[in-house]
Formats: sequence, structure tokens, C-alpha cells
Amino acid sequence: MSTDKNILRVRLGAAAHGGHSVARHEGRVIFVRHGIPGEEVSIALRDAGEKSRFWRGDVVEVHEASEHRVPHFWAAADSLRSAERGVLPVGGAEFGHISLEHQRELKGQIFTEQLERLGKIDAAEHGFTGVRTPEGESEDALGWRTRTAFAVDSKGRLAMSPFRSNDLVPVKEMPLAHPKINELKLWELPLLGISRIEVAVGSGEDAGVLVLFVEDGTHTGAAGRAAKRLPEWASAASVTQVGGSVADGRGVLQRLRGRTWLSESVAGHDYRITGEGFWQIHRLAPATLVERVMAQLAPGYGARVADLYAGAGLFSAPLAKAVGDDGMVLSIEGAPGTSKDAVKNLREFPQAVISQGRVEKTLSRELNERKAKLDSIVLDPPRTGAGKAAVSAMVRSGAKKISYVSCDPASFARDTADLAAAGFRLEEIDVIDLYPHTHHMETVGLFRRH
Ligand SMILES: C[S@@+](CC[C@H](N)C(=O)[O-])C[C@H]1O[C@@H](n2cnc3c(N)ncnc32)[C@H](O)[C@@H]1O
Repeated sequence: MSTDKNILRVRLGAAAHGGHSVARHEGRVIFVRHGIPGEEVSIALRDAGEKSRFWRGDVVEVHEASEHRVPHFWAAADSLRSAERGVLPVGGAEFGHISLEHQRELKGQIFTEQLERLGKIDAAEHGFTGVRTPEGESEDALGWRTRTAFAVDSKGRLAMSPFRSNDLVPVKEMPLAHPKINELKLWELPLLGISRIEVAVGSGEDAGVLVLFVEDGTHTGAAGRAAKRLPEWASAASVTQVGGSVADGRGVLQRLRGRTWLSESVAGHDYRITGEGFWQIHRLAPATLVERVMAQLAPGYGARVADLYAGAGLFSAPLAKAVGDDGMVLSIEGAPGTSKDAVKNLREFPQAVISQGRVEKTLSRELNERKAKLDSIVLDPPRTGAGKAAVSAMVRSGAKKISYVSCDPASFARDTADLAAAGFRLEEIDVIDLYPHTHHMETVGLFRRH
């Protein structure tokens, strides 16, 4: 053990949900970031109070490296180079020191563990064979983020934060971001007076780049000055947040140049996404997920389907096309701004009913009003999952098949247990690496009522 009481030398145990390896010291559990199970490392302790139930730590030196360790592709997110500079690594690429193949193996272990512990289900017995790479992924799996957010530090420099920290570390290129985002050279803009920047790249025919500047109220006109320095192909808008975002109806979006929305195109359908409205982040995610959901539900002509947590209608459009004029797609989205986009995106489908509201209440209300039952459901909730109220509304809806798109294995496992208790069996599991170099993963599960 080192003489510095904040540094411990430990052997790393199993991978844990959230991007950690588990280590133990004098009976206490330590969740360690930036290591690989099996390694012997020195860690700098964080959140390590005497009374804390568990501690956290960051790897600062590797004594016995895993065979799966590779040089991190991004200095700002590399814990070893950051330790040498006396700063914390920024979040967002916490698996970048692990070979891609092993990242996927670790995600598979975590998925299996979560499903067993919280869902009481053996993943392998339900067809899980491992985390797969989406078709079309590049060899290095960089440049995939079509959406990225940055902060600005007190000196007006583009910055990002370390995991669970309010520190701001200056950054330049972000290797996971789409090349067009790096081409903007946001780090060269005058950013004093801006608190946050959100950038999105569209995929449609006239796909654009939209830069949103959130002002911090210290320099009037800061967003306008920054926007003028952007390349002419970029659109820009300022966002004033009144306790929330534009998407959830509590922000004001003001056009600075170009458009305030982006166009996206997936499997023959065009979508418009305004401001910070939700869209899948990985460039391959929309097409990959649409293909999976349509294959699992295979809705016939005249079917009645619900798209829950529908966003701007990514799944609603192909579902509406498949069920035709005699069918119904009930598209429920909570954020008012995003739901308005869904109205525009689904205009050509009279069989699509767009309802803005929380799934927990809106699903049963809409079905009761129409005296309708459902054939099938796709749900794609936020990280917190659906929860008991939404699961029970789905069970009451009459749906026989449920395609569950999830970005969190823990909430997926918890909801799986509730669905199983209500008579739904998990028949297919597809876990896709749509967040390479991070600990996140996307799951598409098919449940069938028995
Ligand atoms: C992971 S996104 C999925 C959006 C869409 N399926 C897609 O792929 O583009 C989750 C969406 O659920 C919405 N949302 C979150 N909680 C909700 C709730 N309780 N009821 C309805 N919508 C909710 C969010 O605004 C967000 O648009």
C-alpha cells in the first residue's frame, strides 16, 4: 500500500453495472473506474468517508495490466494521463482503455448479472448469446455520436466534466463525436457567457448541423457572437431555459442562423427534430432499432399498436405504415415540444393518434376513451425504465406482444420481473453495442403473453 492515504493498491474483481470494477479493502467495497477486472492497480480514492457504505476510486497507475488493456484514444478521458497532469479524466469514454471485443464481453457479463439479480432470469436460457456490434460500425467505433453536449469553464473554454464531479476540464476534439461536430471547432469560439452547448448532426437528405447555445446570463448576446463565428453550413439557436428544456416546454428557442430543427431520415421515413428534442445518439441506432422492433412485432394490416415514450415518432411512422388505414398506432410522448414534432412527422398517417402525456396515465385513458384493446406495444423509456404503473397499464391494454427497447439493464431487469409476474415471458434478447467506449448498452427484448 502507498504511504499516501488517498492512494490504495488493489486487485480488481468483477465488472459492476455503471462502468466499475469491484475491489475490496478491509471489508469495504470500492467501485473502481478506469480499470479492468483482474488488474492490479493503484487507485485514488473518491467519496471515501469513514462512514460511507462503499467507496469510489479512479485508477491512477497500473501495476499488472490486463491483456485487454489498450492505449486510450483520448487524453482527456484517459485516467492515467489525467493523473499525471493532476486532473480527473472527463466522462463519456470510460471504457476507452479496453479492447472493443472485451468491452462487449464485460457488458455481456453485466447484462447477465443484472437480469439474474433483479429480473430473476437466466439470460442464456432466454437466448442471450452476447453483446453484438451494430451492422455498419467502423473498426475503431469512433465518431458515432450525432449528439454531444459540452460545458464552458470560467475562462470561456470548451469543457467537459469528470464522472460525478462539477469540475470542468478544457477539451478540444471529442473523438466519439461525429466528424462534423469536430469540424465546427467549437473550442475556437468566444464562449464567455455561455453555460452549455448542445450539438446535433442530422441524417436526412438536407441534413444539417444544429448548435444550441445556452447562455448563463453574464454576457448579453454571447450566443449571437459565438454563432457568427461558426462555419456557414451550421445552424445555430440560443436556448433560454426556464427550469427545463425546450423539448419539455419550459425553454425558449431563438433562431440565430439557419434552422432551429434538424432533418432525419430512417428506413424511408423523414423526421424533423426541433431544438434539444430527443433523437437516438449513435448514427446507426435509429435504423438498427427500427429494424429490430419491426421484426419483433411484425404488425399486420389492421393491427392496433402503441408506441410508448415515442419521442418524435421514430417507431410510430413505420408501424403506422405497416398497420395501414384500418389499424391504429397510439404514439404517447411526455415532452410537449417533442410531441409537437411527432404531430408533424406523422401527418401523412391518419391512423396515428399522437397523445402528449405521461405513459402511466395516458395509455389507459386513451384506450378507455376509444374502448380499444391493443395487439402489441413497443416501449422505449428513459434510463429509469417503465416502472410498476406503466407495466400495469401495458398489462391491462390486452397486448399480446411487447418489444422493449432499453438503455439500462438494471431497469430492464426490474421491469422484466414485473412483466413476468403478470404472465409475459421474455422470448428474445438482443443486446447491441450502441454506446461503444462507454459502459452503456442497448437492449431490445421481446415479451409474449402466456
Ligand atoms: C429513450 S427516448 C425514446 C424516444 C423514441 N422512441 C426514439 O427512439 O426516438 C424516451 C422518451 O420518453 C419521454 N418520456 C420520459 N418519461 C416519460 C413518461 N413518463 N411518459 C411519456 N414519455 C416520457 C422522453 O421525453 C423521451 O422522448
